[in-house]
Amino acid sequence: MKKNLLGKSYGDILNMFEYGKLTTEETIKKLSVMRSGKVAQIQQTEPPEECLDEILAELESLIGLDNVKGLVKEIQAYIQIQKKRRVEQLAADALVLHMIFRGNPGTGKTTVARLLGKIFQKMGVLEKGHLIEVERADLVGEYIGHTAVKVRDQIKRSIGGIMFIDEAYSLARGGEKDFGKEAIDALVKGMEDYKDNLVLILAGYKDEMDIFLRSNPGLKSRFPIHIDFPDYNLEELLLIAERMVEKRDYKLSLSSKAKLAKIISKKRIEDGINSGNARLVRNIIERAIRKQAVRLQNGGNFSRENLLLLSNDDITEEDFL
Ligand SMILES: Nc1ncnc2c1ncn2[C@@H]1O[C@H](COP(=O)(O)OP(=O)(O)OP(=O)(O)O)[C@@H](O)[C@H]1O
Repeated sequence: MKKNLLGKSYGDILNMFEYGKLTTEETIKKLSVMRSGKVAQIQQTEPPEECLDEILAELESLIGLDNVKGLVKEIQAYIQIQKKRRVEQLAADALVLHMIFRGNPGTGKTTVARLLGKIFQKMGVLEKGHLIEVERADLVGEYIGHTAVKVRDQIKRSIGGIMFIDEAYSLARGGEKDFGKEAIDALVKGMEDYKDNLVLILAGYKDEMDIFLRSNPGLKSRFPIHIDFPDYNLEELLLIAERMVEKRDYKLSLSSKAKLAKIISKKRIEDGINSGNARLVRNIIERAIRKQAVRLQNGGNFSRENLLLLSNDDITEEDFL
């Protein structure tokens, strides 16, 4: 596939036109630049561009998260119908897609935000679809005037994509005298100024997010989409582990699966909501892959089966308990 220097394909440009992101003149200009030969072939080092179906398949392959999958279908249908309404010259509203994500660590919030960015770009809702992850320190300054500059910089980086604020309630941490309040006001202004090409996602623990939004009622009404990310149960975490190893071309032996289940169960009892959910699983699997590498190097048997298998010994308990 050919794409221009900004990484857009013909399809992307047409989508942006249909969704009202580009005027007729801008669209014709962009298309003619691409056709005139000022087109960059994808460089060898660049990963091939994913198509919308591939990204949607990646979303579908995530365990659980039926609410997110349903929401994406809804937005996709809405956009398509708005396009058809435009053709018939019927009123077509722009979408407001700012979101609140509530859930414990490791429940997939960042993963979903990254996929949504790519999906919205492919649907022509966002120009670039990248994800900028920010936290309090990136937004709140230390002296008068500093906060406005910081927020403006982060908004600038995020335009065309998604700004994802983890632990968003920490912005309200210092109370009235803190610059956090100024950061919230500047963010609200940015949301308005760039509402057609920027999605803001506020994420964090459910209870803290609820308190934060209750104390900022003006803020809540600007986020029409609320998604809860529940903790995964043991069965789901084991499925996630299987997907993770398959994706990396490894497999778990029966006894290593049993050991993994035991570690996860223990950790959940001990650490509760902070046990790490899918992140705990990823840490254990990544550690197991490194342990397997050392085991194979010491043993010297590099058969295909050995390269594939993560054994009971590779799944280590001590690092995670
Ligand atoms: N439903 C799922 N299916 C498969 N893998 C998942 C799923 N949810 C999360 N993961 C994997 O678990 C890891 C942690 O997920 P992620 O970073 O998205 O969680 P998070 O909610 O953003 O956590 P935090 O709040 O700590 O940043 C990632 O490697 C992700 O790919």
